[in-house]
Amino acid sequence: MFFQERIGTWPASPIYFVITAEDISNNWSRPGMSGAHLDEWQRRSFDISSGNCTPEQTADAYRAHILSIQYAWASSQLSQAGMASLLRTYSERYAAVLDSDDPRTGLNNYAESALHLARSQKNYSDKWESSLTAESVLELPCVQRMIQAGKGGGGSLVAAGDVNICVGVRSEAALFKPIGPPQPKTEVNNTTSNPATNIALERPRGSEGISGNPNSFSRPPARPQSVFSHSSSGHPQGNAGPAWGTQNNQSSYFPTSNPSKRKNFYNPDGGDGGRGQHGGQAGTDPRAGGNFRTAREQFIVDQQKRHSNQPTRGQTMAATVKRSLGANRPRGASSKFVSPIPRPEEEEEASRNSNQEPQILDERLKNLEPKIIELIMSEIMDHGPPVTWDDIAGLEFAKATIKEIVVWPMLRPDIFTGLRGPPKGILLFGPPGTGKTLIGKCIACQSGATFFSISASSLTSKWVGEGEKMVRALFAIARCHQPAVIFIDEIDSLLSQRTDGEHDSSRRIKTEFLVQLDGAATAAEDRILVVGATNRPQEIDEAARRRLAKRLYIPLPEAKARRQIVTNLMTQEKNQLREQELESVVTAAEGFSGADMTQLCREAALGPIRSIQLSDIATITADQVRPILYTDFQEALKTVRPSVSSKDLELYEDWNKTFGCGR
Ligand SMILES: Nc1ncnc2c1ncn2[C@@H]1O[C@H](COP(=O)(O)OP(=O)(O)OP(=O)(O)O)[C@@H](O)[C@H]1O
Ligand SMILES: [Mg+2]
Repeated sequence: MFFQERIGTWPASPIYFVITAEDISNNWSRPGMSGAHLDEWQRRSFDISSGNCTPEQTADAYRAHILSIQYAWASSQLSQAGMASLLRTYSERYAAVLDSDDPRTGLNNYAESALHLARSQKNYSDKWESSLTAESVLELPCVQRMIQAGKGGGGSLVAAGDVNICVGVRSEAALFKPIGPPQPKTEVNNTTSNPATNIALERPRGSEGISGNPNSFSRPPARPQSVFSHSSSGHPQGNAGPAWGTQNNQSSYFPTSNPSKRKNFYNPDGGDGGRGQHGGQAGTDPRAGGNFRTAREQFIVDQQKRHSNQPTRGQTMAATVKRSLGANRPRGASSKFVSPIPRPEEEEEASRNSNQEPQILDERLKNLEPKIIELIMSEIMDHGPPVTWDDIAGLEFAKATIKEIVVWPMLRPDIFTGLRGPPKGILLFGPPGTGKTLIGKCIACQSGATFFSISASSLTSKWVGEGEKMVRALFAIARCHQPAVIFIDEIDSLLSQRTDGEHDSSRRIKTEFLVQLDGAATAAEDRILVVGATNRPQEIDEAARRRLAKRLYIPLPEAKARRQIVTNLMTQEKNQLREQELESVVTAAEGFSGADMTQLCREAALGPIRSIQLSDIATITADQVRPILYTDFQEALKTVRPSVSSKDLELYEDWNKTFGCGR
């Protein structure tokens, strides 16, 4: 009862009475809502309404009200609607007290204390006095010197060493204008006719630290030109701007916009590049002074060196760099923003360069994108370690056929014409590890042809249409580098049978490849040979199969070939393998592929190492290791197994009988 009576005396608020009628009876008087909370609420409300509170107390009371409302709602003691109404009411009242600048009722956003602090802050600036007056400045030794110099020569009043020296003064001529009586004023104005000239007051000449050296001036006060300061003829104006004493700094600002700099950049070892134009001051460029180069610059120089015997590539690279936007410009907090969007001049230059590229490269490649050419040239052309025909054990028929197709026509193209012309494609098929890739490497080394070793993945691309372009480019480049051999390892992944469900892009790559292989795009006299290798011949598309006219079976090595593999490998190691023992190893290794034989020898070669005591392993010398013995092979034969099953072999044999070209 007492509670309700007191509620009735609260500050007039219709909303509040709605709350008291419903929420208090329904929500606030639930078990758990303590009477202490209600009393507290009421006490604050009476305090507010009494009119005895200071604005701070009123604001605190309203803030406490708001918190209580939020708490009551959060603990489900108050409905959402009730909470919203109460919050609105008390927030408005709280805000009214906070915002009011009436000192009796409002807090003026607590500004009073801040203003009070500011008012009581001690400030001694009124006691500051400059020791420099118009008269005292004139008495300064450096000013006297200038006056004397001005009277004497009438030329420049400032020594070169004083240029750009500044101590806490802005480097502008206007600084000097109000100082000094009329006569010296004229001279001083003469002095400052060069806007780059800043004068140090009482600064010892040549002192280090603050831009004592004109060339070390970190940044001109204003940029005379934009980042691309091209003249109307399209050439950069270079140093046409005011003489800031920082001509080379300017060139370090614009490393890519200055052609002489570029020339220097692409010819780092010789030639004076921009020096001729810049009066030999290029040495002030930090990059020219030391041998420091950024990683990108080093990369370009390396590329240039690598392709120095290919002028076309070098020029292509230069063009590529010219096209890069801002990549070579200095970066830093103070460097000017460089837009990634090319300016009209840049676009013009880029298009000029891109127009030059096809002429530089080859007429036949003019329709191809330079980046694809670059990719094929640099990534696909392969020069591996030397492999000779003798390194390939056995496979006499395959080796003879390949020599007939690849090597001889290269030597005597005049004889191998017409019907004697070599086939355009060879397929090497057989079980894994029998030397197909090895033959490819041998062709690369022994044929004398330009060798392109590609994998299916290098011809596929995530970009639609890019794969076909790669295939076209590959054949076009091969045509330019005739005689050429294109070796495609695991060709089944590129030319597998075309199915209805397969992806459109891979189907298009296959089609393009078949078109190129067929010779529709190649002339009869073109000397391009495609050599494919696979251990899944049955998966190759029938159209591709026809085009790979010479299909050579690369079988498991026979006993003689296995023996040769072991002998070849053992000659490089210390061993005590007798003839008889070697024969037994070869017999025991029936069904092993060339790769299995290599694995067997590796395993046997580890035998002597395994026999070394663990304590000796750290100290033993290489020649103390015992030779490889027959027992090591016996042990190795226990762990190394043939990797080709007889069932798989039957498949290859069958395919060879059906499609192979062997006898
Ligand atoms: N006839 C061989 N003469 C000498 N070494 C061989 C011979 N065949 C295979 N080898 C050895 O086996 C290794 C693997 O051979 P290679 O990569 O040529 O097999 P592959 O036929 O291409 O197998 P895959 O079909 O699995 O690609 C070779 O590096 C070589 O050491
Ligand atoms: Mg292989």
